[in-house]
Amino acid sequence: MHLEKKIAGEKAVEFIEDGMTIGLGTGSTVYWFIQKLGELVSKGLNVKGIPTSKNTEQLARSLGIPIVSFQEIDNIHVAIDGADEVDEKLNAIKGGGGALVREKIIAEFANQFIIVVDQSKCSKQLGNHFLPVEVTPFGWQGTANNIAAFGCEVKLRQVGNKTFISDNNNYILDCYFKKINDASLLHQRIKMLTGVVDTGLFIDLADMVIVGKGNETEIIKKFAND
Ligand SMILES: O=C(CO)[C@H](O)[C@H](O)COP(=O)(O)O
Repeated sequence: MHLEKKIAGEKAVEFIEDGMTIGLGTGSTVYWFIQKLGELVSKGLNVKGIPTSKNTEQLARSLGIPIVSFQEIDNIHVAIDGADEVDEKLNAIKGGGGALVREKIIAEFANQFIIVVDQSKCSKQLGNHFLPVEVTPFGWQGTANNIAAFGCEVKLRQVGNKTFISDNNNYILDCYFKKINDASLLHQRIKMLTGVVDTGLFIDLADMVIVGKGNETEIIKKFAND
């Protein structure tokens, strides 16, 4: 699994060109992309990165990748990020690392969104992985009850014995559904609840998924299965 993450992440640099502004995802798969990008930058590649989390910003800066903020750009050419689960239509569950809101803002703004995963993340239908939902700390118990009514068990994310706080100073509710029949409808229903900032369902956003399989990668493009 570790090797598959590495080869999937590293493969993504093939889609980078000089002059690009790049959305930098969060997690242990995209980590390998960022490492490789850092190597290319040290050899003279001229790109800028816009990070999806404070952790990623720190990593990218340590590798010498120039960092920009939204105020400084009017375009993101490509965003590269990991995922917790991806289905055959390239819909995804994200937020295992708690960065789903910034990740989605960057994925939606980017001209192209590429997901990098190892093959254990691929499934026919979403629902194997719990669904992270970012919520306001105020009234989170009420929001959790309202989400549970959609048929899941809800757990407030903890790190050790402390509540996990997102980069936006919010909480994450991890929602365990037995299966997700209509991911788009579920996303819309949860997102309608006051107190919900966003869900980890990334519907119709990815243009391409790079899957690490053994020693190789498989590239799946949007609409290839239609
Ligand atoms: O959505 C994410 C962070 O919020 C990650 O991309 C996702 O959890 C996958 O992480 P990893 O590549 O470490 O398995």
